[in-house]
Amino acid sequence: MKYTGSPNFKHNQEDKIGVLITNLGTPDAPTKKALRSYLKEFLSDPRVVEVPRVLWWLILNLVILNFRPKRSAKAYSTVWQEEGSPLMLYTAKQAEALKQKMRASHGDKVVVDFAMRYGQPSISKTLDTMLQQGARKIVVLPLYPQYCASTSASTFDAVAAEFQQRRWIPDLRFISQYCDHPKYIQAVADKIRLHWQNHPQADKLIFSYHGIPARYLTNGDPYFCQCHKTSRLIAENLGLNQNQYLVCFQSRFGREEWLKPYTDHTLQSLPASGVESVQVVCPGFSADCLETIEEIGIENRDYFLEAGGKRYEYIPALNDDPAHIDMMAAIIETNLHGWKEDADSANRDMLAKSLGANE
Ligand SMILES: C=CC1=C(C)c2cc3[nH]c(cc4nc(cc5[nH]c(cc1n2)c(C)c5CCC(=O)O)C(CCC(=O)O)=C4C)c(C)c3C=C
Ligand SMILES: [Fe+2]
Ligand SMILES: [Fe+2]
Repeated sequence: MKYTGSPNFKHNQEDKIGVLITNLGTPDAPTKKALRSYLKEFLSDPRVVEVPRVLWWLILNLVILNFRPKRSAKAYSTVWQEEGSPLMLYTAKQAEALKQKMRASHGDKVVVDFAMRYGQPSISKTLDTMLQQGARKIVVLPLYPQYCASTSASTFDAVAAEFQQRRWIPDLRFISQYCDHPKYIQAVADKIRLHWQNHPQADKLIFSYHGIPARYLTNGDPYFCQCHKTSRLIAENLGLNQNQYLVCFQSRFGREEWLKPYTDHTLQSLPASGVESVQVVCPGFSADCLETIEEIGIENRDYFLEAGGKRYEYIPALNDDPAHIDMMAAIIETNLHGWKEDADSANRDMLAKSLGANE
């Protein structure tokens, strides 16, 4: 059979609304073996590496997968917690908190879950579970505030790939970005303010975002502009002028040019221009992960201090802060408009019919 049916479908079951939050995904363990399989899946995605497939297959399999897993496993082992990878732990906590919040306002009409673009729990399996729970309308919220084809569109591809194999497609809403959502801007600004309550404001606030190859920007990806917009809005909220903050890009991969300025080069050069203290915030990461805890928290701290900097602080991601969960719920509520009312009236009809049938 080409298209999967709905084997467990029952008539007269209440239609539910599904809410799926997603993130990138992480290896199963900080080991060379687990890293090899994670990196193979991640770096084989044509949305991530836009290089002719045959050429990239050779580079990935003959070079990268022979060297990178060992190096990355070492980096992951510095951030790994007893219960697992920070990205997984925070995303699971976010989903649980969001579930409680949505349940408080919608009861069991809404089912909430999380999935990862690479590795487990997969988007395919989680959507399947949601459909089996009766979700006929689904909102997908990838936890990437700034749209990027490598992340947001890749998530869309995975959702679409799942439905391409199905017979009965639900109503679907996909949130492509929320880089300027007032609750997102407020939550990050408040997190910075909270940090300032316990630490004096530094000479510069550094906004560091994950980079992408520069040619993705010139080919039309809005990511760079959205990162700048987010930073400007947070800076305005905090009352900072243009000399008090900088926007830069981290986590380069490969040899080609990526978005500039580079975070590491910037931090290495700032002390020479008289900047003695920095506070670094990474608003593009909705959960702390390898790239924030290790790369920003450890590696770049060393660069700054070795170059003569005196004080370096990393301001954590929003993770499962209540303000972050409120923001997710607000974005989802906006995207439930029309749906909740539909579900209510359909379920009322169904109830009326079944009551009628009993008379
Ligand atoms: C937040 C948005 C992200 C963008 C944009 C992004 C682009 C991108 N990433 C790579 C290569 C790697 N990224 C890696 C880790 C990683 N990347 C993001 C997010 C974005 N990536 C996160 C949240 C993480 C951390 C995951 C975790 O488990 O904690 C890695 C793996 C680590 C390593 O080996 O260094 C690679 C590789 C490319 C090529 C790319 C854009 C095109
Ligand atoms: Fe990445
Ligand atoms: Fe990194």
